Amino acid sequence: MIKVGIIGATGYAGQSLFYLLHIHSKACIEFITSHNYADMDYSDVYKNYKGFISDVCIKEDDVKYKINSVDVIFTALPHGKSFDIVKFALEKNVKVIDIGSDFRIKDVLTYEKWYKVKHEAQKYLNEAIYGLPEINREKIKSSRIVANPGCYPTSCLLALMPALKEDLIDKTSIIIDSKSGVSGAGRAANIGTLFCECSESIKAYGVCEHRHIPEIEQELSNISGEEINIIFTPHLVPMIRGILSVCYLRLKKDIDEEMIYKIYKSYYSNEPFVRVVPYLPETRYVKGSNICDISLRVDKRTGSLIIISAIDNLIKGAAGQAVQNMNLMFGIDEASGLKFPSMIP
Ligand SMILES: NC(=O)C1=CN([C@@H]2O[C@H](COP(=O)(O)OP(=O)(O)OC[C@H]3O[C@@H](n4cnc5c(N)ncnc54)[C@H](OP(=O)(O)O)[C@@H]3O)[C@@H](O)[C@H]2O)C=CC1
Ligand SMILES: CC(=O)N[C@@H](CCC(=O)OP(=O)(O)O)C(=O)O
Repeated sequence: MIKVGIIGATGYAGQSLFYLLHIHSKACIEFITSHNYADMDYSDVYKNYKGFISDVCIKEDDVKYKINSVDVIFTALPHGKSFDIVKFALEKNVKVIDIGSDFRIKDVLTYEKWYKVKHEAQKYLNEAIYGLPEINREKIKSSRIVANPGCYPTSCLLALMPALKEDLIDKTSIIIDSKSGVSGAGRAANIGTLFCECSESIKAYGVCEHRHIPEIEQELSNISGEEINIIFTPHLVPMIRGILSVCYLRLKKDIDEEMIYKIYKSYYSNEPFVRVVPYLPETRYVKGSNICDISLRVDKRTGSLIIISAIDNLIKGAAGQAVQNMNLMFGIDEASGLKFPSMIP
């Protein structure tokens, strides 16, 4: 059994992770932490677990007494809050999967500029592998620290990767319009996510300044071997889970839709969690699952390629991808504990 600790188990990402690890046949949860609910039964915080579990949340400070009981910790904390615990775990030879954003951006000045936080674990930045298995599977297998990708970047990178690799598109005109459910903003109290503030309304936010822009640009630039800048606009939509990303691209060559489908299908043919589908993706078809659905259309009139992807922000966009990474790091079937479709409605 893989013994795990969850740091920040009371957040939405942490809860999704607890759920997946609780039903995982090869993982065992040894401890969970909370900032505000320390010493409370987890099933009093999340009552869906009543009668199933007896875990009690511990304080972050008490992790030092428990660290030797685990093989890996997952950190699911607000950005800037994971440095000490990550350093401590790695010094104790415990692997780390950071679901937050503190180890994704490789250039420290870029991190500090976009996150407005000083990076306090710089020596691990280069060692941390960007945990998108569809890009870095082999490196993840032998890593001891994985930076789990952001939810929007997961949906955008999976949508764009084959088109970039095959040099199908003009790299100077990538436009991405993404929409997220409100759980993407986490469970912490925040006026913008109150029911009366965000239901029955849709808004763009973070225009030109969302912190996922440098993350997406970093990975797209690595894929294509040249610096890429994107226009990325996220939107908040009145649903709980899900991300739908629509990428608007200018085709470089005269290539038809059928051929691009072939390229995408072949590119993802061995991927357990990417489905290239003929219909237009909807978040409900991936909700609660680790699947990313991708579809595309060619607009011959304007010479454009439009790629649409859908994920569950808390599963393929966070906890599911983290479990996928754990499976890879510990040499077990990559899809262990994740082989289920979405549940609709
Ligand atoms: N929500 C999503 O869709 C996704 C989130 N992420 C990332 O995962 C991380 C967690 O996000 P999410 O679960 O949504 O956030 P939440 O606000 O729901 O949860 C945050 C967690 O961190 C704990 N916490 C809060 N403040 C501190 C602190 N100062 N020190 C230590 N622990 C603290 C909270 O404890 P308590 O509950 O006790 O207050 C809670 O367990 C973030 O970095 C986020 O960006 C990544 C991908 C998707
Ligand atoms: C709807 C919403 O607010 N979404 C969050 C994205 C959450 C996330 O996954 O971001 P990180 O893991 O990079 O922190 C946001 O826009 O900040």
